[in-house]
Amino acid sequence: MTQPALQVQSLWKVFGPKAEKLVGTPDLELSRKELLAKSGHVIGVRDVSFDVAPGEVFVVMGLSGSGKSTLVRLITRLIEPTSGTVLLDGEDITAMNDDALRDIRRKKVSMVFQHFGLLPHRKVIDNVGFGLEVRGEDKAARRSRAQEMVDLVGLSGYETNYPDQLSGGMQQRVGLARALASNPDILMFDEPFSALDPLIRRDMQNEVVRLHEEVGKTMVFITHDLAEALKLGDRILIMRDGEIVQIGTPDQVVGAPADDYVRNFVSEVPKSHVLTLKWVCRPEVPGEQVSDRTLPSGTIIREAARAVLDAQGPVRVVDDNGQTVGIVDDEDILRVVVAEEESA
Ligand SMILES: Nc1ncnc2c1ncn2[C@@H]1O[C@H](COP(=O)(O)OP(=O)(O)OP(=O)(O)O)[C@@H](O)[C@H]1O
Repeated sequence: MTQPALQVQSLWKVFGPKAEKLVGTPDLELSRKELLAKSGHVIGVRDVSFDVAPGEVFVVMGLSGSGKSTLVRLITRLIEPTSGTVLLDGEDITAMNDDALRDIRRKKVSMVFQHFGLLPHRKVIDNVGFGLEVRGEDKAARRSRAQEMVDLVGLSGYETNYPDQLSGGMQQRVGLARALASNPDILMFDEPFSALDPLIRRDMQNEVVRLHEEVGKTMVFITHDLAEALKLGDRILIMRDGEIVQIGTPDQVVGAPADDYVRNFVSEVPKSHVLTLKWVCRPEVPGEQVSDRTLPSGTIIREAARAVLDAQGPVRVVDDNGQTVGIVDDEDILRVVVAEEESA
């Protein structure tokens, strides 16, 4: 088995005067209000564990105050965990001294924030190369790497502009280029597109999908927007009150929500855009006339609709090994699409 890019194990963050003493005590079971009144503590992250595979896009989603930002800051130790461990590529971040940690932040992890954090008096190219400069790389090498990144994010021609001469979307492209310049193992995004207009936001999401296809980096992406989570995530972690409510692929989260909180989130999602044939196929009835068409079980329902409707009879649904997992016919498809129209 390949080693996870990131392992988070039993991670806790308690804010307040005697946070360390609180872990393992019954006070952790108190409601947020009771705990605050009794001892002045707030639980930001509660016993969170998950692994992220190399090259995976892992989205953390939840409403405001659910603990997303705290979690992403704990992973890079921008804030100190109260307890638990974080392993990056097998290395224990939580046990590292400041020098080792600085090294990790310079070389292995890059962050992209909502507020781009660009240096206003530096040109685009120098913002992109900034991390390399801090790392002590010589001017020619960092210029050439920075130019490569500027080209990669579609900003060729803007190298000598200053950040305030660029639109919000373009500034965030500079942020992306800067994050990629140091060739990190993992990219962390903390609500990077929340301040952008919806259309620009969609462009930037497409940009992340494209960049991920090109550079294949492991990404941890924080958002409060379900559509963004479903679009970008290989898997989605849904948080509430600092806790994990569900971890799953987009189709698992939409097809089998863990509880009412998640059900509520996904109730507006057009199911045919997210669910795959695996979710609607059924066993073959003996003697049934099945067409000779087959479709992979991972095909999104909407993309399969035309083929199923055109086929003469039900279509066989097969897994990656070519084994039949069930069949679908017109009705199975229409049931999902019609339900969607009715709820719209
Ligand atoms: N420094 C702090 N001191 C006390 N409580 C804090 C601190 N930082 C965060 N919290 C609390 O921890 C909880 C989680 O906050 P966090 O900012 O991580 O949530 P979030 O999901 O990122 O929300 P948002 O999207 O609004 O940033 C909240 O209840 C918050 O009030």
